Amino acid sequence: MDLGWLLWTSFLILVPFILMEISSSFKFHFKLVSYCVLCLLISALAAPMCLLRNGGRTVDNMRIISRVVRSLKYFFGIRFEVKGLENFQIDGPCVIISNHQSILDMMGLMEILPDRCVQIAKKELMYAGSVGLLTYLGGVIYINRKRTSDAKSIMAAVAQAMISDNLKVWVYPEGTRNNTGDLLPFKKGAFHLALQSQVPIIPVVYSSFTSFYNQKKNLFTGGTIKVEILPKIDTSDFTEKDITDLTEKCHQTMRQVFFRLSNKPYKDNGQSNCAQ
Ligand SMILES: CCCCCC/C=C\CCCCCCCCCC(=O)SCCNC(=O)CCNC(=O)[C@H](O)C(C)(C)COP(=O)(O)OP(=O)(O)OC[C@H]1O[C@@H](n2cnc3c(N)ncnc32)[C@H](O)[C@@H]1OP(=O)(O)O
Ligand SMILES: CCCCCCCC/C=C\CCCCCCCC(=O)OC[C@@H](O)COP(=O)(O)O
Repeated sequence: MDLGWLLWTSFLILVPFILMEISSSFKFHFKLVSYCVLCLLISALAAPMCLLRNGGRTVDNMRIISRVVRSLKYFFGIRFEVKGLENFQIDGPCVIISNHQSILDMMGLMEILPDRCVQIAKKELMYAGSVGLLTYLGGVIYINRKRTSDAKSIMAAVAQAMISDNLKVWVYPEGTRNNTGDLLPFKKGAFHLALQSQVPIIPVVYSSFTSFYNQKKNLFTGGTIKVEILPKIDTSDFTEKDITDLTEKCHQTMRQVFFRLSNKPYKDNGQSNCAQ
């Protein structure tokens, strides 16, 4: 058989697949860009509302921010099934830890955000245009992940502010976005924070997004996210020397819930769950 003819035939057979791939990649990126544009737009809308209502940077702005951000889910066909909201009903400050899969997490965060709660974020977020401005107005605490000593001293100041200003602090202990269908090992900042300020930890788990959002497969459709707010973990029995045990305990508890909510069989990963 003529080689040229064979190559042409193979090419023609592949054309529909190539077009499908380009179109699914286009659709995925179009939706992702739309999400970012909407974030920028609603942030530009919410920032003046915060300034008019509360005058400047304060955690009180989080009420306005969460109300506005909650509208985003309707644009993307995302539904939330929330369990355990009563576990947020505690007097006083606490550290809230949750898994972090993607930038879509902002919707899940705002869906259940309790009163007087600020988040720890990478400092680069400050420069994300109107989104950055809104995070600033909401009282988000920025850390420089490239300088451990700076991050630690900011966390020490946060430990004091939590008590003096009666704040809840939301930390993503994986320290980065992770959409692998499992949890990454936890960094220890959140646990030092809870011990230094002698407050309980409340774990929050979101089910895996992989069935409706997957960057590698260009998948971004609507879907349901299950959220569970777990009972508080009392830290009064732990001291700084038990930090690894506390981190492991929280990771194990959350990983079990993560697999259950994501309808996946739980397997022990047989490794340390603290980031080294
Ligand atoms: C959708 C619309 C949007 C619209 C806009 C919305 C607007 C507003 C809404 C606001 C919402 C904003 C939410 C933003 C979310 C953003 C999420 C993120 O940015 S995630 C990334 C940043 N977060 C984190 O990194 C938190 C988790 N990381 C940690 O806890 C880390 O430990 C650290 C950052 C504190 C330090 O990290 P690193 O430099 O990598 O160092 P480590 O390896 O973790 O630790 C080294 C050793 O130091 C010990 N350690 C850590 N912390 C402390 C401490 N506070 N005190 C004392 N010692 C500490 C640690 O134990 C290690 O020692 P070892 O001996 O090895 O145990
Ligand atoms: C004038 C400057 C214009 C800048 C334009 C910036 C465009 C960005 C616009 C919208 C983005 C919406 C992002 C919503 C907030 C997402 C917070 C977030 O999820 O941060 C990721 C961080 O947790 C971990 O980062 P890495 O996974 O380690 O990386």
